[in-house]
Amino acid sequence: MQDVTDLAFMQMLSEYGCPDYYVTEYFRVYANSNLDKKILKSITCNTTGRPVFAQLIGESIPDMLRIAQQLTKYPIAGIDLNLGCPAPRVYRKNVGGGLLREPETIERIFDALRSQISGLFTVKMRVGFDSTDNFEKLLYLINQYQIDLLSLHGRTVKELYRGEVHYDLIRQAVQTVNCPVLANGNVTSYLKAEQVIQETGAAGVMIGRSAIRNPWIFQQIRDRFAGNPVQVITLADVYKYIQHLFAITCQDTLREKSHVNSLKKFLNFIGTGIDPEGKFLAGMRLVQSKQELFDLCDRHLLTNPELPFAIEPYENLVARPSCESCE
Ligand SMILES: Cc1cc2nc3c(=O)[nH]c(=O)nc-3n(C[C@H](O)[C@H](O)[C@H](O)COP(=O)(O)O)c2cc1C
Repeated sequence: MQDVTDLAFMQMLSEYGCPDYYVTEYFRVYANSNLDKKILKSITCNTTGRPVFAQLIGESIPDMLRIAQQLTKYPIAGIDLNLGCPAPRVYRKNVGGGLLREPETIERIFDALRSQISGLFTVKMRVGFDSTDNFEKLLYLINQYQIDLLSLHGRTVKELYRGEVHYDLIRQAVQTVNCPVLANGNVTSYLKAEQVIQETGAAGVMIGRSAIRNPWIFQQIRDRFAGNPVQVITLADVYKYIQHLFAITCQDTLREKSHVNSLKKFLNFIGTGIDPEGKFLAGMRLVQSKQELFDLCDRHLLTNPELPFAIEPYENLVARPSCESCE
């Protein structure tokens, strides 16, 4: 996830129970683009013990080939192509989710990349741009160009991050394509993961926002599927998690107020599981200093520290849309 899954976040997650695979933030690919050094670090310094796929976003075939070639020198699990980003400033450039309007362009990109990438070539996509008219054609291309793994967010680009996820279309993809499919969209808990796997028949799930809210989710899913007891997360655990986030985002060059503000992109999601009235969320948006932030955390998380953290986010609470603007 852009501005979230950097090296520090990936390494922190691994302390709570890693996902099986990571995907980097996307490398923007265009004429003369270089590999972003910060994103590259999440590959070269990855000590999580889990493989990491390098994600690309772009449309220029020569540049995608050039960047894919450069990336093969690094320890990547494979190259992942982003066909899902719904941010208007991105899709207007005809990259990410914007490409779902043009299956012919996608076909040319698949053709070029597939013949050049000797390792795994995977795709992250949505079910369409503003309709699902191209969906079957897209699935056909996934098969024709022997894509190795499909991560499918069951919404169109225009549906952004809200509303129902079309799990029926994820099921259709599972039944149609020859590669494993990861179901994506609103996999909010280990119980939801179980339900989505049952409903779609997917090989696994991809988790975005709920990994920020609940970094224990991957271990909880693993335990649930193994028939082991699932750890109950308490408000005291969440307090320690916020302290952890504070520590990993600390930089000498960052003023305290900016540091606290930078944490809000995480707190926006964490807050949807703290209290049903959204008081933590509302308070969090106002804090300006470390003292104010941890006073707020003390009030909401340490008054009854043994209370369980909600398994699911509260339905009436939403993170700020600005925190969901990139894919
Ligand atoms: C802040 C943020 C950044 C994201 N960045 C990316 C990205 O760089 N690449 C990508 O494939 N998806 C990205 N996504 C989308 C997620 O991977 C996922 O498809 C989407 O959030 C739906 O899954 P969820 O309900 O588990 O969050 C991003 C999502 C968020 C909220």
